[in-house]
Amino acid sequence: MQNALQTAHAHQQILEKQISDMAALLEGMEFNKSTVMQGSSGLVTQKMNQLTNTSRDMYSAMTYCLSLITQQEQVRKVRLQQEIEKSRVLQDALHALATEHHQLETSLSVSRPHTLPGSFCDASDDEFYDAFSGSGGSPRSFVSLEEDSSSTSNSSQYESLRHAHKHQHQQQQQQLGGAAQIAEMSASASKTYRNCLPAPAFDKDDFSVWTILKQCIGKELSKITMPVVFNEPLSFLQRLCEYMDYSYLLDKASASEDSLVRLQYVTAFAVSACSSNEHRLSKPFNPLLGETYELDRPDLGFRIVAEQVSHHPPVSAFYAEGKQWLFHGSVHPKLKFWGKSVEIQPKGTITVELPSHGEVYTWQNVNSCVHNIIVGKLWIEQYGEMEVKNHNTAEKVILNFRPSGWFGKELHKIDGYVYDKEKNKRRALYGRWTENMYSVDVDLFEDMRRKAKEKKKGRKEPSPSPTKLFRRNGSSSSPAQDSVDGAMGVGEVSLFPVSPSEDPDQPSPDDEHMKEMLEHPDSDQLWQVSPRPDHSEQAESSENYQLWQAEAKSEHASKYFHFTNFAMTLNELSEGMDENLPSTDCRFRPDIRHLEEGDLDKAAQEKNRLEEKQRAARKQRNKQKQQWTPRWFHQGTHSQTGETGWTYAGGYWERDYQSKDLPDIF
Ligand SMILES: CC(C)CCC[C@@H](C)[C@H]1CC[C@H]2[C@@H]3CC=C4C[C@@H](O)CC[C@]4(C)[C@H]3CC[C@]12C
Repeated sequence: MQNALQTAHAHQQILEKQISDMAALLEGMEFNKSTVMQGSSGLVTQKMNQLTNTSRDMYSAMTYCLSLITQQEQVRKVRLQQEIEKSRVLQDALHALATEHHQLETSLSVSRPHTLPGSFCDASDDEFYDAFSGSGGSPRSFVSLEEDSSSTSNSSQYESLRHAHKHQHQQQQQQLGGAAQIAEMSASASKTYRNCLPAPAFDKDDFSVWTILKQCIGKELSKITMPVVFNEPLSFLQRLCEYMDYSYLLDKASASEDSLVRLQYVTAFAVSACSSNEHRLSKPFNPLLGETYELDRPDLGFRIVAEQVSHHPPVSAFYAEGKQWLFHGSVHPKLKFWGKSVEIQPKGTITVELPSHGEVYTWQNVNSCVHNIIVGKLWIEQYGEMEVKNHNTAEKVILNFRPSGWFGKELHKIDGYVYDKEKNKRRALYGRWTENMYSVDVDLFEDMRRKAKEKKKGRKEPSPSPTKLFRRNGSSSSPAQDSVDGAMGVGEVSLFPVSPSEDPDQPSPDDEHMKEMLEHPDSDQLWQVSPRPDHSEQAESSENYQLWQAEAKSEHASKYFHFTNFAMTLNELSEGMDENLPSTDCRFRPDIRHLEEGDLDKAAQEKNRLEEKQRAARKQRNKQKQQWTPRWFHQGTHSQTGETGWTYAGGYWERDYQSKDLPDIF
């Protein structure tokens, strides 16, 4: 290549020389025009010939260069292909390893006697976490211990934090100026709540999640220490309270006289609780043991209290009261790293009670998966079956959260049926967990389904469609996401088989069909989407109606961790609020506050300090053989559902913190 270029260069020099000779010759001719010498035209022709030859040489030298370049290009392509293939193989191997790891772990926890919890804790685990409430077993029975009372020194710490915060807040308000400030605040009935955070989120594109996550394959949520740049400025307790965003659905449920309508609204509530997860790809802070969170929203008609009742395994319990309903439960989020993706299992039962109807409903949240941990853009998927049960009437909803599918066609889709106690289908439910949910007449729904299926079949002939292949392989990757959300490994194999009730030959009605039905003169009335006005009788009619519609996130949400408007308000510490809150409230967590204010270094520093402090407290407890007791929840069995779990012990809102001897955790 070098040689070929040198030759080309030499030719070019000769060419230049010949051209200048030629020019000189021509000039001479011009000068001596009058005395044109015989034979000079012959000289010109000779020079011209020379020129042509040289340029021909030059051309062939360049052609040779080009062919060399093309050859190299080819070699590079092959190499790239090989590299891609290698990386694919590596990723698959990693995935296989993760699977094996998981199987090993499960077999170990099965064979391990339950009386020996904590015996399977690796060194790092022991060093960093509450290791003595091992994953598969009951906690060791240590004698109960009252927490050490260095609270005085610490209260000054909160004090300074509160002051610092107040000061900052005032500064910000001054900076914002009157008009801007009004624009930044959203009004509610009695009080205004902020609608953005003090500082926008950091760009974490420079950090590869994978560099951190590779150390975490097979580990649990509480065992993962990630740099704060991967965190969102909320504690997991606050994140759970986001369930309340559409609490009006429970008001609607309790207001209805028809148990099937009530069931549908409870289901809509369960689905609405998932909606804020879209695009939320940062990790909430692990709550410290004993951390609490409360949210009192008289304007929305509810109040909720949450407490971190166990640190390892991490369990957060919550209890909310509306005017006509109760909503409580506990969540033990389990994260599993599978190489290319993270699987999230939010274990725990969620309960809604409607005392005026004497009814109790329960369900379990579906799993989520964060894709593209190694390469490409992260995206989150929720999939699986959700069963919402009315324990009194035996009516239930089985709702399917569809995996996005090969073409992303089923992205975010949910569908299912409302069954009466004889297991007859009474209504069909349809929508997207990110957007809305409709209640539809069963026949109409099935008709649409049939049409969608026929259409799919029509398209499929003669060769089987990739959709079909995807189902057979059980892949959860969606190349359609590729164009939407960035690069995605094609041929990714999912760990999560398509849920049993999901029949690949029963596609959910597609959007085209929905539109088609809407536009059809006979059916538009049926498909009229009508947001239900408060407690109208419409629900009892056989019309199709919208049960729930998600509130659009604000345009600047992407700058603020993709928070919903509701989420923006959760960590707000407004004037006067601190006097009422217990010292364990996560609004006082300095690390979260610093992250919210955009100070990564301080956030990281404080996060470390808090974790150290928690470790030291745990060691102290172990040494003194004392056991942790949550302040506001205790283990119990629900009288109607028979579920054992964390029950609210009561008394939180009396705010008698003294008698509870609150732990010093921050
Ligand atoms: C940086 C990366 C890869 C890790 C990010 C993990 C994030 C996306 C994970 C960590 C913990 C997860 C949460 C754990 C538990 C629940 C409760 C459930 O009812 C809804 C989903 C929800 C709220 C999960 C959403 C996704 C979540 C926030």
